[in-house]
Amino acid sequence: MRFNREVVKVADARERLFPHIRVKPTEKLKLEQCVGRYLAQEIVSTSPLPHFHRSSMDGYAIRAADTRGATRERPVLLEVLETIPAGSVPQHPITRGTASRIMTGAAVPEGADAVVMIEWTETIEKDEKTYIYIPRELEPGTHIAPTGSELEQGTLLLGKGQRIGPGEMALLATFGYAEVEVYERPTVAIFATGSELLNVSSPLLPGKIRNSNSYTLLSLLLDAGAIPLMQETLPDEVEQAQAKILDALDRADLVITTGGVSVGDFDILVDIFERWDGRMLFNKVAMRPGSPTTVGVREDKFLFSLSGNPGACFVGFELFVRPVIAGMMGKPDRSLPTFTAVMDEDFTKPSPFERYVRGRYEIVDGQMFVRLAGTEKSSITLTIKDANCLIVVPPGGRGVGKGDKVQAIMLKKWE
Ligand SMILES: Nc1nc2c(c(=O)[nH]1)N[C@H]1C(S)=C(S)[C@@H](COP(=O)(O)OP(=O)(O)OC[C@H]3O[C@@H](n4cnc5c(N)ncnc54)[C@H](O)[C@@H]3O)O[C@H]1N2
Ligand code: MOO
Ligand SMILES: [Mg+2]
Repeated sequence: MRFNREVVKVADARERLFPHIRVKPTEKLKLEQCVGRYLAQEIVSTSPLPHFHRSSMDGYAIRAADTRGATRERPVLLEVLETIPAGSVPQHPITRGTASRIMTGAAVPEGADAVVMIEWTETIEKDEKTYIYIPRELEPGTHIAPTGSELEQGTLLLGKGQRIGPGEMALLATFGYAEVEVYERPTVAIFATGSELLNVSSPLLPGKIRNSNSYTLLSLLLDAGAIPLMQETLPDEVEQAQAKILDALDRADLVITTGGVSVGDFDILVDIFERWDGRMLFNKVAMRPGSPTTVGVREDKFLFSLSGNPGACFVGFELFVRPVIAGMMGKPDRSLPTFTAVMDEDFTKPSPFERYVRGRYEIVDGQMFVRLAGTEKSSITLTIKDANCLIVVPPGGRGVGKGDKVQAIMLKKWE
């Protein structure tokens, strides 16, 4: 069993996960708590936008017809009736020969069909009345956003499964959605395994290292919208680790372990999966890094056992865990954010498996280029911070050369 693992392609491994995704129940949240959540309801415009004829400039509301024939030499003279601040209701309709001073965002008074900017006018006072000169003709509609010009009432704006970001928040607020039905966040228990692991606060000891994977995962999970539950580090002791992991599976929606999944004597997850009473979906993937990545499901809950090597742990999360969490939070689409780019350097490391190389993309003269974030090795921690994409290098002895077209997966969309 230990050395006889069926190798599964990345795409097939991902496909094996998806039927087991169970979408979380929904909850009603205050709008300010909805950022990063996925909508469990459709959102329609509850009014036209704008819902009144709105001035888009500080100026004067006028009848465009009154400016006919106006020039610098022969400006038209209009009597000013009132001042209309944003938020108020105009008191006087505009009739021939009149205007009202109006502010950006204010409701345009009846009868007016154009707004002339303040800068274009000259004000005079005469007989306790205010007048303006307008030195040019205006087209009807100038600087007015008519009712419903951005959106009609009843327009479907956002569908179920849409993630809520800045633009979605703006629409929800605009249309009065003070509470929103969204999917709950899954809880995810994180276990680092390995007797070599020290807590972050520990001084270094001979042969031991500090546990970094738990913190990488903590950050990835928060970014993905899940609720991370940091667990104690597990020594390479099968019985104890198994009990802790099974207990966490009862408490959390999903469990992630790192380390102990390869062919070493103390790779305890292999033993745990041998005794696993759930389904093992795969235990070897045709990829580097992270080939020993193993995933099981038990009563519709996933146990993701990612490789211990920091680079492999990171890549395993992006390819397998992130889409599952998004699915549990209501995202319907399982695809990876892939793009095509041109290699900006040679990468000729041979590999029997497809490689997901930590890279950086950059647009130069309208062309997307990618290069390595640094030394590409599963054990390297340094390049995780520098990667903004994963370059997909096909298997084989040749790798890819400078100028070759490659596929890459977008990371860190917030950067
Ligand atoms: N004979 C073979 N040896 C190895 C093979 C193989 O096919 N045959 N595969 C290699 C590959 S590829 C990988 S990837 C690793 C996978 O190892 P494990 O997933 O079993 O992980 P560990 O053995 O526990 O640790 C590997 C490495 O990562 C360090 N580590 C572990 N946990 C953490 C943590 N929480 N924070 C930071 N660093 C961690 C650990 O100390 C090891 O250095 O196996 C290869 N071997
Ligand atoms: O599968 Mo391992 O992560 O390549 O080095
Ligand atoms: Mg190992």
